Amino acid sequence: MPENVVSTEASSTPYSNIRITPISDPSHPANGQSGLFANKALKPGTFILLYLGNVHPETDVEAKESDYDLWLDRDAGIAVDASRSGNEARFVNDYRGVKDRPNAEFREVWSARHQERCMAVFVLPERKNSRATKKPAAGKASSAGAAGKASASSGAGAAGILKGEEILVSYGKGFWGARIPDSGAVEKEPDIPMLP
Ligand SMILES: C[S@@+](CC[C@H](N)C(=O)[O-])C[C@H]1O[C@@H](n2cnc3c(N)ncnc32)[C@H](O)[C@@H]1O
Repeated sequence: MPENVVSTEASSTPYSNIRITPISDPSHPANGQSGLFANKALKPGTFILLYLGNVHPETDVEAKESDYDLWLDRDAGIAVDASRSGNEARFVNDYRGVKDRPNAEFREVWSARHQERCMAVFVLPERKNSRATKKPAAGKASSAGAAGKASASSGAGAAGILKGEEILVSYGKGFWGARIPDSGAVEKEPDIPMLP
């Protein structure tokens, strides 16, 4: 049993903490598509939402073409595909070309609502978020203080996700490696759950 249990209340829908938003910013690599944005400040390490879809064996031919397919249990060869049915989480974008780093991550959980193992999206914990642990540059104490105050008043703290900010994960090297084979950057990424 995974250590994270998501209660029925926490996974009640529609999720009020996020919203699906069409992207109309030419500089955004997913311009013309949609993304997932925070409706309120989200604290580091907190649960955002479940990633729901069609649970299938990795041999499923249809899912091989999907851009919404996530490992559920890699050892057992089980994945969850949200291309045909899913929830808001299917709109979470990858951070590349949008921000320097992700602010959220996929984690395995036990869903009390569904009584089964699920994948979920969490705010990146502080220890994994270099934005939170970075020391302010010398002589910048006052601006660092101002920034700290601004995020404290929004409730997210130094890391976390601010109200209105896009929720961005890393799809991992498998996903992008299969789509952009010559991309050297993706090879440095740890192996993460989106299927290639
Ligand atoms: C799981 S979907 C994400 C939701 C998608 N934007 C939508 O509106 O349906 C994955 C697809 O989103 C797009 N996408 C997500 N993050 C991206 C990024 N950083 N750069 C380019 N395309 C991205 C790609 O088309 C990718 O195949």
